[in-house]
Amino acid sequence: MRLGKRSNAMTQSVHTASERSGSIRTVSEEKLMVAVRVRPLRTDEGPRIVHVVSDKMLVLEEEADSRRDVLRQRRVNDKHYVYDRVFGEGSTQEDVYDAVCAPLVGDTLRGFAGAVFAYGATGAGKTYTMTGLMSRALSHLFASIADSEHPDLFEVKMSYLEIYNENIRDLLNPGAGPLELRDEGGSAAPVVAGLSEVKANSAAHVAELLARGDRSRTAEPTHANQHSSRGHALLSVIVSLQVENGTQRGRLFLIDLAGSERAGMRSRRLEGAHINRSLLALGNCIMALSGGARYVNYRDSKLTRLLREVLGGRCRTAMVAHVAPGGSHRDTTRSTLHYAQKASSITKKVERELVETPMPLSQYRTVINELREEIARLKLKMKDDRTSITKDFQRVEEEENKEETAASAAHLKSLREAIVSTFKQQMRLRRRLMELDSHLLGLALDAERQHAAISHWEARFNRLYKPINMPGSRLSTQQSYRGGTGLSTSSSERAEAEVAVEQAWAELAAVEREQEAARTERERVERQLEQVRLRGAQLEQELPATISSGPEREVLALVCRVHELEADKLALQGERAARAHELRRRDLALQRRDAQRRLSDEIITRQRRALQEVGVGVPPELAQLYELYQQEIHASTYTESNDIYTPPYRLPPISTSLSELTWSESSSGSGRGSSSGSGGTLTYDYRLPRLAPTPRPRTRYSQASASGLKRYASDDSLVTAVHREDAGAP
Ligand SMILES: Nc1ncnc2c1ncn2[C@@H]1O[C@H](COP(=O)(O)OP(=O)(O)OP(=O)(O)O)[C@@H](O)[C@H]1O
Repeated sequence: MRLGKRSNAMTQSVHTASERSGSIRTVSEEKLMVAVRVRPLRTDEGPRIVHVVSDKMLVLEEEADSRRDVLRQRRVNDKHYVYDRVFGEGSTQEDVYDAVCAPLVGDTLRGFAGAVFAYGATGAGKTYTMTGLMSRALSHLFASIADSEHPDLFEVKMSYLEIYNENIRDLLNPGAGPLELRDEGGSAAPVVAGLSEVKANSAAHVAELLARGDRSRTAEPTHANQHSSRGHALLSVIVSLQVENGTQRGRLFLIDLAGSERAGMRSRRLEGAHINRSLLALGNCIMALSGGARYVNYRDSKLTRLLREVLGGRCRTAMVAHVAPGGSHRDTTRSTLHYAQKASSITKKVERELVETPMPLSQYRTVINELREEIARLKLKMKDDRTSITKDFQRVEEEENKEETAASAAHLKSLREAIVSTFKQQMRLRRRLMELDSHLLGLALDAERQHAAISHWEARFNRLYKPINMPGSRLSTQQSYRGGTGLSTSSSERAEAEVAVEQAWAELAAVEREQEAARTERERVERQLEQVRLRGAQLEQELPATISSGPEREVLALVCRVHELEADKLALQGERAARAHELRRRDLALQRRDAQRRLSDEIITRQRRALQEVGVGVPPELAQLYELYQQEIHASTYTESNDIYTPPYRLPPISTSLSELTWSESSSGSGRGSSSGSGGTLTYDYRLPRLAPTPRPRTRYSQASASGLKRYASDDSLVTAVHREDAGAP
């Protein structure tokens, strides 16, 4: 693999540089690259109607319009399409990678953002292409980093998500609930709150992460594809490089869209509607952008909100449209080719980004205070100097001519250089210290996230886990579990939980090792900074004796000004960092609250069940509290996901199952319960509803294990409801 050159179609233009609040950007204007890939013809899809003419042109055979002009030849109606690249059915994964993706990987290493997205009808070959691109892109990335001069200065992180039924799922942590898409305001890209960002160490590690993510994708058979991806998958890779004045950050997005399908062809209407709606929103954005519209509506779907940066933002983007060559797909093929043609007129501004290193707020305050103290001291020295000049005016007058000797000028020059150099060293070391603190803060959040993931699975399976130390602090999940009389769960779910918990423990161990290394490094830098500070203080001591004339005082004033500007800049960066940190902290707090809430629900539901089993009543106040709690939870759950919790999925009020059971001995067992009727002894349906079903995407439980699908609803009642709906579907 090589770092290919960009296609000619992606024209380079004049570069301008602008500096904005802590980040430096280089801007260039480019066209969106559009490629079309034609997959091999299958026997069941009619005659070939797509013909690849060259590596830039294809022809779509159209049917002759017999009603209007019987004499016209079919060929007259055939349509020629020209793109940046056309890949015929003989093209290899390597061909597509080299032409479309390799240049973007090179860009990512240089601090640009790049994206490839696969578009096309179901079964046209999007996943086939994207799987090839994803693994090659990451191997290429690691190979290039290894070949670079300072591989240790790079860091690669990745996240992988799926949008399914307008819910965002973390494919690297599928156990976590649906994630929120939060707008950051202004032109900033929206953020997926709580999405895990995993540090990738090698191509092998990435392959493992990708395989894990792919296993969690929602896929089902459709008329055109036995293994059809039913959600849009977005892989995001962030490559950070430590440079002298901050961190250069490049990003690569690889997006496998779900395939569009004609309405009415499938039983899963809701799912189909969501896919079509988001693809329609995407099509509208493409149309608006290609027409040069000033306003583009990205808000119609989560997909377009997330792709805003990819489509209209500062990102080099390539689209690979996929078509099947058979006659039975003529309409969808025509529509895909049409969209692809529209997309090829989109022009984008591409930016390279250098983000100055974020630091924790307390550190900003400390550094700013130190700088201000230094400024005050230096200014005092200037005053002292003036006083001393006044006092010793006579002596200065006498020695005036002698003072300007070459020796003293040289000494002053070297002193000034030494002061500036120690100041620079101090700033560099302070920054490094703050970077390390920021890193430690991030690691602490990572560790909390892993703990939360472990707790989630433990709560899900109601097991007690006991970590057992293994060599290299890896923990075996099999051994870490004991006992447990959890919910009845399928063996595939159990296996999934075991893998997820084992991975979480492994990640945790890795985070702890990294924390240890960062602390050691921090101590070393702190010692170094102390030495440089001492040296700076010694140099300052020398100043009053040396400075005696206007020009030298000006030098000192200049040093003060540099210090002042540095302090102001840090104050601004501090505010930004504080905001970012606060948002991260809130995300985590929300996740934890959510986990706590689910645990409470679980506990209450089980307590209710236990009370029913032994026929023990509860006081009316407690029954009322149950009811209140359920109402409260319903209200919030409904608001969070109102298109899933439509009335049929609401649970019956608690009074029909619990308070009636307890306080009316002659209850006939209406609602969910049933009464054995004699002597006030009541037996009730064992499967009481949970108090607070967690909003999850619906999947078909019955097909889950057979087709290797995930059933990620942890909520039995919800899955039951989904069964019912599916059974009734045409
Ligand atoms: N270029 C190709 N060469 C060989 N086989 C291909 C190619 N493209 C696709 N296929 C095969 O065609 C089938 C459908 O492809 P794929 O699953 O990638 O479609 P898709 O567009 O992702 O569909 P969906 O939107 O339903 O997920 C698969 O069996 C895949 O292996």
